[in-house]
Amino acid sequence: MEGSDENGTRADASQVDDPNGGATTWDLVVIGGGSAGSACAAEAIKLGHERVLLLNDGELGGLCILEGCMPTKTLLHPADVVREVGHAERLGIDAQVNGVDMAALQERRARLVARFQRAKIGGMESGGYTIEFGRARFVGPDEVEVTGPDGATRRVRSRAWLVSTGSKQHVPDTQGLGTPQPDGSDPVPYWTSREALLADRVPRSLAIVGSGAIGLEFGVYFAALGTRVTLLSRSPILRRGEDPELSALYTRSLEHAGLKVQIGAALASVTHDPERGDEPFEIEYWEEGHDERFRAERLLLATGRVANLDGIGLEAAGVEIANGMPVLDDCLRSTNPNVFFAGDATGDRLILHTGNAEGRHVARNLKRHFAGEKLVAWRERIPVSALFTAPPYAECGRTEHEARQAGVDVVSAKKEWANQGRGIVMDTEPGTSFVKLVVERPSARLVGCQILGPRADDLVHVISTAMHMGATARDLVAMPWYHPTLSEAFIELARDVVFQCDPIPEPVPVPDPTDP
Ligand SMILES: Cc1cc2nc3c(=O)[nH]c(=O)nc-3n(C[C@H](O)[C@H](O)[C@H](O)COP(=O)(O)OP(=O)(O)OC[C@H]3O[C@@H](n4cnc5c(N)ncnc54)[C@H](O)[C@@H]3O)c2cc1C
Ligand SMILES: NC(=O)c1ccc[n+]([C@@H]2O[C@H](COP(=O)([O-])OP(=O)(O)OC[C@H]3O[C@@H](n4cnc5c(N)ncnc54)[C@H](O)[C@@H]3O)[C@@H](O)[C@H]2O)c1
Repeated sequence: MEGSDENGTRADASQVDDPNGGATTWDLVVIGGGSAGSACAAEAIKLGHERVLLLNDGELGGLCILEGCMPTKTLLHPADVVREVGHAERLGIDAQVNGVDMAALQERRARLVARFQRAKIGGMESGGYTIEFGRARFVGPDEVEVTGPDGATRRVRSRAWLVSTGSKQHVPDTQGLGTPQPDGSDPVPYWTSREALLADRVPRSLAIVGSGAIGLEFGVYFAALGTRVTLLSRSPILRRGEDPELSALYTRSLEHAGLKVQIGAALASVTHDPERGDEPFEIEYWEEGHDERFRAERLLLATGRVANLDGIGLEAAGVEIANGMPVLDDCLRSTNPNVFFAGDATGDRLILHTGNAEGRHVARNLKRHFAGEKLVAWRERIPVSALFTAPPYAECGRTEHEARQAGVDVVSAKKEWANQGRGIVMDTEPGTSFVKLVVERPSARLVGCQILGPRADDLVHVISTAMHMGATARDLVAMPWYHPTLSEAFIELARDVVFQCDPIPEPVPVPDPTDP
């Protein structure tokens, strides 16, 4: 970062366009310096592009570090410890939680965020690209106007652009949410993940609308701290219930973690009246034709995030938007052939590693783009997702249902952690968790894996790695698996699916690693 200070408020504009016309045209200008944008800029430099500018509006660090992945997981860890202590008696340990010091939790969150942010800025500073601060707005197909922190504006031109401006909260069209309440009073003071993250007091009760990652993770966090959590979900939890057994088991795990879960609950209205004392919010919803309502001290909107494209002037750039999402081809290129998108700004799969991979993919296509050659299409080969709940849930590849829908002939095997050696040692309760492997028949090629249970978020990478390497369940059977581990469960599942593919299997040749 050239000449920027700790707060990211000062920058060296020596290479940047002169407002009076002595213009430098950049090869690539990245608008939005979060994870996706900085991944793209760094990759472009590594690939030999010299004239790369990253424009960022405000503090550097990105959503993941400042308000997303890292601070939420920092808070979820102590919540896990609270839950573990709650189970200690079953292991013969006399321990109890006497209280949670929210100020200490928040101090730790702020300290770790500052640490991650420092590391991130350090990496960006050594990335070899130029960083400038300001808000960019397209004023033409190949030109933006940048409003700097001091309010001054200037123009920047480039041969290619990446829009990586992140996402913003989606607010449902319900009276009182962002609009006056039915009695004309002020809109209700709801929380988004930003306010929930900063809570320095444990609310007695919390209503959560939405059962995506944010609703679920904050739900288990506050429930562990002692909040009475009611979570409203319009559709069955997890992939809209396409696997009813999985959805039911996961919902049960949430209830086990202390959440009250209302499935099929459509939000009807929300009011907030300070005269109602401890529970000023009243939430009304429809469930199976009934009108239901309840009160809560706080309301968390977890109704999704959408691409943040406000005020970016995409019309001036000739970029088409449909239903709030940029219209992109399979190379992440918009209807202006020089404008690419990556990260949350695509409006699709708002997940950190996906955004980073998209940013790097755009950088790798740049040389072809400048040479007028055909670009390589973007494809997330093996989607991986994790929910950091209690227990966590993680999946990679396709579910059995998805694979069948796509016309793939698959077989599967499933095991409860409560029946698996290490799972038993770890006191996993029956009926709360499982691991499932899906393979293609007859090749036994790995197609997907779903895990609900301890360390699911890490374990899933065993299978996603194998899938990346094109492995089959027969390869898993041939591998050594240390005993007693959780990952050892995969060998049992692999044997099962291999048997289903081929009941009289050929012996698998095991290479001797000492054989030269
Ligand atoms: C509470 C929460 C928890 C999450 N947890 C996880 C998790 O556990 N795992 C996971 O994979 N994902 C998680 N996510 C999602 C993840 O944080 C995002 O997918 C990722 O951080 C998005 O990165 P990005 O680069 O697309 O956007 P951002 O990091 O938001 O970067 C966008 C940047 O663009 C700048 N900008 C915006 N407009 C302009 C403009 N006009 N000009 C210049 N600059 C501009 C912004 O200031 C910002 O710096 C979580 C999200 C939230 C909200
Ligand atoms: N562990 C992780 O990877 C992680 C953690 C947190 C956030 N994130 C990312 O952040 C993004 C935002 O998370 P999120 O949970 O807000 O979004 P989401 O899109 O995952 O879930 C939104 C939920 O809100 C519901 N909803 C939407 N409108 C509604 C309405 N009018 N009434 C009732 N319910 C409504 C949807 O049915 C859905 O259950 C996600 O895309 C997610 O990928 C990821």
